[in-house]
Amino acid sequence: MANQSTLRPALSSLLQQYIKLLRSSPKSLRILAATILCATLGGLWERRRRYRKADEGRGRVLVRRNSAIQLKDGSRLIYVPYKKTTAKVVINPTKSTTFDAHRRLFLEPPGGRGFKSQSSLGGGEGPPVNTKPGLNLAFLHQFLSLLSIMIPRLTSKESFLLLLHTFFLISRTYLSLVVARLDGEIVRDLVAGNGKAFAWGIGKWLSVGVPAVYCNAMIKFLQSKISIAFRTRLTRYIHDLYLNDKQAYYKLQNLDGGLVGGGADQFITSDLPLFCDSAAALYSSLGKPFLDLVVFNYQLARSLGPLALAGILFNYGATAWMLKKFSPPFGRLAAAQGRKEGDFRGLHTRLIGNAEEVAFYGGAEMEKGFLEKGFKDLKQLMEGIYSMKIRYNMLEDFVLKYGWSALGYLFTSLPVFLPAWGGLGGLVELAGATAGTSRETDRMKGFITNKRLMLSLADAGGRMMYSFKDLSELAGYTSRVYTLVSTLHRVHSNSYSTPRPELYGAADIQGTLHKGFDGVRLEGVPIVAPGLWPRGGEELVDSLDITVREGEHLLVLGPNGVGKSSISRVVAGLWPVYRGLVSRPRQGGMGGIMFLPQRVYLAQGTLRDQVIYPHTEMEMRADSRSDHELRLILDAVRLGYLPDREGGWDCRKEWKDVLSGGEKQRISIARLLYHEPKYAFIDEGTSAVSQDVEGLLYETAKERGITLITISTRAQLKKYHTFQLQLDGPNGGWEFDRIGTERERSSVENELRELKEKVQNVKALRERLKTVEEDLARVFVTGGEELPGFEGKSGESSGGIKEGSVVVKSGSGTEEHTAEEVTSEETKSGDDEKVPSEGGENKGKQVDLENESFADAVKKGGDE
Ligand SMILES: Nc1ncnc2c1ncn2[C@@H]1O[C@H](COP(=O)(O)OP(=O)(O)OP(=O)(O)O)[C@@H](O)[C@H]1O
Repeated sequence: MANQSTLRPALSSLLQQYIKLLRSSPKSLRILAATILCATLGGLWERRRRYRKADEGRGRVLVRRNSAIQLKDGSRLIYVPYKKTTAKVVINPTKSTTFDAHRRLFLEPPGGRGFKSQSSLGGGEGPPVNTKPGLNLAFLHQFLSLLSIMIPRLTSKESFLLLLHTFFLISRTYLSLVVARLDGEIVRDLVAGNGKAFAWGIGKWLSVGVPAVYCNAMIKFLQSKISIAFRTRLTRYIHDLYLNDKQAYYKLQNLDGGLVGGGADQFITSDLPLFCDSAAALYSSLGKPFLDLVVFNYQLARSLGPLALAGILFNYGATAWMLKKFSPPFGRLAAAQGRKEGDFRGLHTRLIGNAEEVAFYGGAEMEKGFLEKGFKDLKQLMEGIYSMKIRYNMLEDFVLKYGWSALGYLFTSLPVFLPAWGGLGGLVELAGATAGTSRETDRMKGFITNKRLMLSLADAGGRMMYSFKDLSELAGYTSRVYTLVSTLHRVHSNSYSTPRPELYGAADIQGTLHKGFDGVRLEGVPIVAPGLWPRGGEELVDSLDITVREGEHLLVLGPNGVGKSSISRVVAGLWPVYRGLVSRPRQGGMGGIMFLPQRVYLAQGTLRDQVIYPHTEMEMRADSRSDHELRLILDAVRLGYLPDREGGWDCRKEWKDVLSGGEKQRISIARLLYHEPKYAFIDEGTSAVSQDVEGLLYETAKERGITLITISTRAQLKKYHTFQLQLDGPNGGWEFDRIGTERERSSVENELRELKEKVQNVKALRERLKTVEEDLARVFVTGGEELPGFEGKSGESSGGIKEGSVVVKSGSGTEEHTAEEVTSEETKSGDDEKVPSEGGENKGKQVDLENESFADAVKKGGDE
């Protein structure tokens, strides 16, 4: 609009000059000039049309592909669907200098009342996470800090919107004054029976209505615009802090304990909009009544005199004091409600994310229990808040509606009953008393005008008082959003301090992560599972020293939970390097380093997006990579059928549900082949892939020059690697060795020898079994009689003894057992792999040793 208005005079003067020139030229020249003008305008119009069409086409393609365009200054151009076409949006990244400048505001709040609790976090370096939300100094600081993000410059769009909003607010106050006066006039004319003036008054009333409703609509519209503008600024700022190479989105959950009550999602998607709505509403709910108060008070002071003004001001003071005194802590309650809402939402998100697993286990009842408990907590808190509000609302209503109205009648009656103290109204009364003309009608006009002013004033005052509550709630939302931003700043700049330094705490990071090394090297680096700040972490692997150079493929072996994946977390920079030095290549992707996590992540988007992740299609095209190349990669990982099966590269699905476990792992290897890094950590990357394909995947990756660092529990992967790192378990021990060395061969040979010995032992046991079976024929039952028909034959039933039974002599008498019973008893009483030693631990039970050997032998035989 502004551009149009400045261009218009220039354009019209140009057109006038042109017409003047045409008039003074010969006819042929005029025709020629007109033709040139038409051709130029036509050309321009056609160009614009073509550009728009091309832009629309580009927008549609980019929207379909979920992609964007990177501009030269680092900003991103994205297209969003708008009506039937697309709209362009340019997103400028927040500059690092802006973050630096804001760090002071968010990490070092000033001391003083309202900030006292943060001192426990270490000399003011931590954000005041424990400061109670409320109308205090902390709120002012937090709000102003956030305001510096929401309105970064005086010349920004938000300032313009606020200015426009102010204009409409002033206009509405002015119109309220006009309406009050008009009201008085209309009633006066009605009482005086002046029909013509009355009709004229109605006409004026209606014509004032048009701008008044426009003003009201614009005020609401601009309030929403301001809210969305604030939200846009804050959301982009938070996203820039949250998603960058500092991996705050990971560290926030795993290292930092600052976001109490809900994950960042709840803060960003729920608390942030509430804060922005509340902040935008506050401007009109505080700004407009404040303006009204000033203007109406001035008017009333003029017409009702100083006594009324003093009364009104005293009334405000008393009301404000009373409401503040009896108001519940709305700010704290709003923050607590936000937390509970976050918990409840988190439970639902968790269920959605793990629906298949829960369904397999049939865990609906259990999950329902969690959800119901979450909701019950929320419900209880909300019921508590509502019941707290009852008393406050009663008080508020009585004071603001009835108390203020009664006082209003008193004040407006001052010119009538105390004309000497009644300001202009009083003077009119005194003059009317002497003149004796139309006294009632003037009195009526004065009363109606003053009453309307008083009503507006009561309304304005009421809104000011109500906005105490809004202000308290805003304090709650402000505290939530401020906590999020300050926590992000803390993670971003790694500024931690603790009252007492914990070993391996966030404030005890002394190691270095050096990026720019051709290889992967850890020198004296303990692998520590970090505890949530301010606690310390737990050492998993003792000071590790390994180096992996190009072509030296490493296999990291060890039992579950020993800390294998944690090594990749430390190298990736997700977990801190508490001591020593970690060196790795600088960049991820081509020529750098890549990490394939244990659980394959499938992003939202097209099939192409899955293969090229974390690249976007924009980056893929910029690198001149084609869909044909992607097809070859899928062929290499034996997934060449996917594009046809799923409906092409641009097809979008919920990929985590569509692909099988093995297919997901192969997609992950496809990503590796697409990015072709020089070094790659593969964490159990082929556990679900069939063995023939597994070998092929390893060989393909190696052929492409990728040095593999594989994390696995399976020793059979050794054949694809040069070195191995064996992690030993609870003591944090480790052993780094070349695969296939003399030492390793001899250790394998030793193992082989041991196994052979065990097999030999089995043979001996068999023979023993035979002997025992023969001996069985000579076993005596109670009474010592030799059983008939038991001479050397095994497995034959005879007399009272069942087939395969053993007769055991014990202190309490002789018992009959089946072979299985004896075996299971043996298993219970000791290690069933052991060859029983004569007179061993079963002595106390006085079990016949021969029978014991038999049971063991039967078990061994069965195992064989
Ligand atoms: N984010 C985390 N915060 C704290 N401790 C963690 C975290 N992630 C894992 N741990 C702990 O670190 C230890 C090692 O985990 P890690 O994932 O490295 O095991 P792993 O050797 O790879 O086991 P697996 O073979 O089962 O994958 C485990 O005890 C685990 O509980």
